[in-house]
Amino acid sequence: MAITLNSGFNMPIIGLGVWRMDDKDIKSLLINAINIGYRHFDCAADYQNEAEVGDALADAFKTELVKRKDLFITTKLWNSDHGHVLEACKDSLKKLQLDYLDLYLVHFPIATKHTGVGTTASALGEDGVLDIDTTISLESTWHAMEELVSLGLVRSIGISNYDIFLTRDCLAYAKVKPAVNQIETHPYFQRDSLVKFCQKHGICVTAHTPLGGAVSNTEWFGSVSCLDDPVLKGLADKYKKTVAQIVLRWGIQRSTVVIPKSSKLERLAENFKVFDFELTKEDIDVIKSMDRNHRTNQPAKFWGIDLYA
Ligand SMILES: NC(=O)C1=CN([C@@H]2O[C@H](COP(=O)(O)OP(=O)(O)OC[C@H]3O[C@@H](n4cnc5c(N)ncnc54)[C@H](OP(=O)(O)O)[C@@H]3O)[C@@H](O)[C@H]2O)C=CC1
Repeated sequence: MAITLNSGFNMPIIGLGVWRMDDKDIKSLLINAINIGYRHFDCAADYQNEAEVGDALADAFKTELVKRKDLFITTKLWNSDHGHVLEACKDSLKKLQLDYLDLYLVHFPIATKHTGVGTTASALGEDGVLDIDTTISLESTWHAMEELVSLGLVRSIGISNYDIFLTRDCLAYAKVKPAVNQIETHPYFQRDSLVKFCQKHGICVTAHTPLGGAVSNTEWFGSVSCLDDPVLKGLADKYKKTVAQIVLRWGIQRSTVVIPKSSKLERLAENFKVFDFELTKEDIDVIKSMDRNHRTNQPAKFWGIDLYA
């Protein structure tokens, strides 16, 4: 199943996020994922594993497991690269061993002075606060992203972690509208206004952290996992599905694209088996009532700024 983006290209409604996959496991995880049916992979320069993903993809093409045209590959422009978008995109393409990207996203609506792709911590200045580059506007970054489409390096461009106000601004200055806004959203952090605002303006919402992060973020940002929620467990029993499947199906039924990450083979398969059942309107309402404004992924807080003020 796929969603047609405002660029005219189709994006598979489920993808595999590759953040925090062990480098040594990436090839086997991606090959297994392709065998299961995944055709959409969500990467980022900041995940520092584009080269490993590129090796896995090269292998899949060489062995004719899949053709390039049948995959949808996303990667993201890091905060320190807003001033050199073309070089950053070319660098990602080189590492991924691709000649075009299906989707290139501005990872965060923030430009930092710190050079080089790195972990969030490496973007902090000596005072422990994010080293923001105030000479770069999000508008100039966006126009550089648009240029990538003209050059044929990228099919669709989008934004990530933009709130309603930043998205509205982007729509005002965009010559090429963002095709996607990739944001954190899951049952504990539903962001209905933002999701509806994007969808109303033809921007597809991709749900990052669609399982609520589970345990993946605890050491960085703390986490309460919706996968342990008793009400969701009850729904899982009712549908004879797992909680993860209920949560992903809910994401799909609200027309968001979901990109769960798993480094476990059995979970890759489990997370993909969400097309053989449908949640009733009543059960969707039950999940709707679970929203608790709980953001799992809080890099901006970690960086010492309030990105979402
Ligand atoms: N644009 C942005 O700023 C961001 C984008 N992302 C993207 O979103 C993707 C997913 O986000 P992520 O933070 O990993 O959060 P997820 O919501 O995908 O949760 C991943 C965690 O859930 C566990 N898990 C996966 N499947 C199951 C299952 N069926 N049952 C129980 N536990 C499960 C994983 O463990 P295990 O691996 O052991 O299975 C892992 O700990 C990232 O890989 C990245 O591509 C994420 C954060 C920010």
